[in-house]
Amino acid sequence: MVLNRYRENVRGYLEAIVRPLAKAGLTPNAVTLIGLILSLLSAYLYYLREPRVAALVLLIGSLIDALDGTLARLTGKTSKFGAFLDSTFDRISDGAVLFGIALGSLVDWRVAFLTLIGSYLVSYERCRAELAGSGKLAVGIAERAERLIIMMVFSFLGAEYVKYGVYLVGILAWITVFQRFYTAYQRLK
Ligand SMILES: CC(C)CCC[C@@H](C)CCC[C@@H](C)CCC[C@@H](C)CCOC[C@@H](COP(=O)(O)OP(=O)(O)OC[C@H]1O[C@@H](n2ccc(N)nc2=O)[C@H](O)[C@@H]1O)OCC[C@H](C)CCC[C@H](C)CCC[C@H](C)CCCC(C)C
Ligand SMILES: O=P([O-])([O-])O[C@@H]1[C@@H](O)[C@H](O)[C@@H](O)[C@H](O)[C@@H]1O
Ligand SMILES: [Mg+2]
Ligand SMILES: [Mg+2]
Repeated sequence: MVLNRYRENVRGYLEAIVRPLAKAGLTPNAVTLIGLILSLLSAYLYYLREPRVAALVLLIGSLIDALDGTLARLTGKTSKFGAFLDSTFDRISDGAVLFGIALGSLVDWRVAFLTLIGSYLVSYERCRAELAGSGKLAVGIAERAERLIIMMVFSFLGAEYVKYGVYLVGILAWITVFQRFYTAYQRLK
């Protein structure tokens, strides 16, 4: 909710990055795929217990996640399939990163599992409520941008801090689950 508000502030920078990509003929879906590959690489680096490099790669992957939509809008190539692809790859990325963190024993796998359920529920609630006619349900304390930035900040602190990032993301994600549930109830009842 908080970071989403800054989308407009960074739009100019993102468009500047995207223009050469558009000239090179890169399609939005190709950019989405590159973002996913970087997220998978980040997950692998977490598995190797290299959280700082993993966070850097995840940051670049997340920036690319902002570039695909920017490219699509700038070139008039937005598509329903592109939106579906973007959201689906986000879920693969979220799952892979937590899987890598758990496999690398950076956090207890049960905590990673609960955090993953919370994160997925947050996204699912938005998708399902919007389908039911709630209007945009981009509400809550920990949307994806917040969850990613928390993970990156704790990862940059070092391997022994990653678990605290996962705890925090898990707690905030579950708070967001209840916030979205309540908002959906108010709008759809
Ligand atoms: C000076 C320059 C050299 C550098 C300038 C850098 C700046 C530009 C920095 C900006 C970075 C920031 C944007 C990226 C990092 C944020 C990240 C951590 C969070 C991830 O956010 C996701 C991102 C994108 O979300 P979506 O995928 O939902 O959105 P879009 O892709 O735009 O649109 C989807 C939409 O597009 C269509 N579409 C898409 C794909 C496709 N194939 N076809 C399509 O048609 C379709 O219609 C889809 O529905 O969110 C971006 C916005 C974000 C919320 C803004 C955050 C601002 C914040 C202040 C940034 C701080 C970042 C900071 C660098 C982090 C430092 C952390 C460190 C300390 C660890
Ligand atoms: O809902 P949430 O987990 O904060 O985050 C999500 C957005 O950040 C993302 O860009 C979109 O593609 C997802 O489908 C989802 O809605
Ligand atoms: Mg995107
Ligand atoms: Mg995305």
